[in-house]
Amino acid sequence: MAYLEIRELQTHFKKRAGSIFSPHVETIKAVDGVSLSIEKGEILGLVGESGCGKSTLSRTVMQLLRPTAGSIIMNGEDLAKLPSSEVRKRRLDFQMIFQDPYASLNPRMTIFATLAEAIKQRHPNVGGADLSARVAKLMETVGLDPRFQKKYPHEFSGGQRQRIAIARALAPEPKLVIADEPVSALDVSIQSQILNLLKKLRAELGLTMIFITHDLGVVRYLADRIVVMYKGKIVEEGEAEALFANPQNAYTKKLLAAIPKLAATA
Ligand SMILES: Nc1ncnc2c1ncn2[C@@H]1O[C@H](COP(=O)(O)OP(=O)(O)OP(=O)(O)O)[C@@H](O)[C@H]1O
Repeated sequence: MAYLEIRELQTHFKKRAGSIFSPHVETIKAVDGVSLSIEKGEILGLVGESGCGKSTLSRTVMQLLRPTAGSIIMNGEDLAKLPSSEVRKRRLDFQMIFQDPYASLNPRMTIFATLAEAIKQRHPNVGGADLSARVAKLMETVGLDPRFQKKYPHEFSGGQRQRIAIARALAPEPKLVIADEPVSALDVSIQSQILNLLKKLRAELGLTMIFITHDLGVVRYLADRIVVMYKGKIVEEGEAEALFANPQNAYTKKLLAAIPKLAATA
């Protein structure tokens, strides 16, 4: 069985619609029957236009939203069937890296405090020299000098801040990391450094990741497999190179054609 297996997942929202004279409730099928699997150490690219359901799918996998139907199976256990009290505990297994590292870091906390807090979520009793050593190790893992641990987020560049956000995501030892447009707010020259860091983490730590992006160039560089979402459903799935070379679905073709630079090289 795959490391993580999602079967026929549905996450629907109810929304009030119509006028005050004829109100009715509309169902928004943000995720509408998605099945996919991820192997340990795999980077899965999730692409699709705004509103296709990428965030809803990731929030459901992360246990932040409860699915309307379907299964999320990890280690043989269906997370969708767990009682709410258990769901809270499992959230630690899923960590996110966001687009804007500055907004996602607490400006009043030093890097040490930020990382120590995240480590303690998993290991509440760790302190003293052990905690310091763990913080230093995490900083080294993401390419930051541990001597900077008493500094605050605003004292770092955008790329360095994203490294801190990545270290914080790794600190609770997650089983899966979901990266939502993690390089789109960075300068192009910095983007490749962060993408290379994510590749390195996958190679060294066996990190398993869902990488959400609008940028097909980025996903082609990083992902092993790509899933294309459209209106809540997966319309195409395949090995990254094969999908770029020979897209099958009309929507995927349109998506690739919308990027002239890539279409020319694909
Ligand atoms: N809490 C909610 N209540 C009602 N509708 C929602 C909610 N969250 C998302 N939706 C709707 O579900 C659909 C999918 O939204 P979602 O944010 O998952 O898409 P997305 O692909 O992540 O878009 P983007 O790339 O812009 O973040 C959209 O129609 C959106 O309006």
